[in-house]
Amino acid sequence: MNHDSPELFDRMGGADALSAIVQDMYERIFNDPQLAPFFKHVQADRLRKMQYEFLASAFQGPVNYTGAELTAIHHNRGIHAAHFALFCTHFAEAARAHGAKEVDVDQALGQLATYKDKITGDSNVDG
Ligand code: HEM
Repeated sequence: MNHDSPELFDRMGGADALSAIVQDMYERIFNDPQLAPFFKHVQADRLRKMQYEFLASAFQGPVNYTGAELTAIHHNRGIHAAHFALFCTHFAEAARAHGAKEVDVDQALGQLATYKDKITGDSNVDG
């Protein structure tokens, strides 16, 4: 692992590490009683693949995201700020469990925070 690399994707361990983090993150999410109901009818394999692509791309890795636009896919699901915060906590715990450094976890969480309005619809809907 090259800790001098400028890209967050590489600093987090590259493709293998991020795949493992995504897998672990959704295990935590599917076992969280507050989040599990949102994912009841979802194709987990596609979700993990698309989330890997999205995060790899968001963390400046050499990957293109081929999934749905974030606002469209999360719209009208009743996702609120508290759900978003739990989701981010599970991401952070999964990243730490796979050896991510705290400075890199912080940067990743900062990046995720930029998508909050798209996920919760806060920019369109009040409450
Ligand atoms: C920064 C936070 C988040 C990111 C980056 C994110 C990203 C994604 C991505 C990339 C997909 C796959 C889109 C596709 O299949 O084309 C997805 C699907 C989904 N997300 Fe999120 N998500 C986030 C937070 C959340 C939260 C907080 C919830 C609910 C509590 C949620 C619920 C869902 C559900 C239910 C789907 C599946 C939709 C379907 O297949 O019909 N997401 N998300």
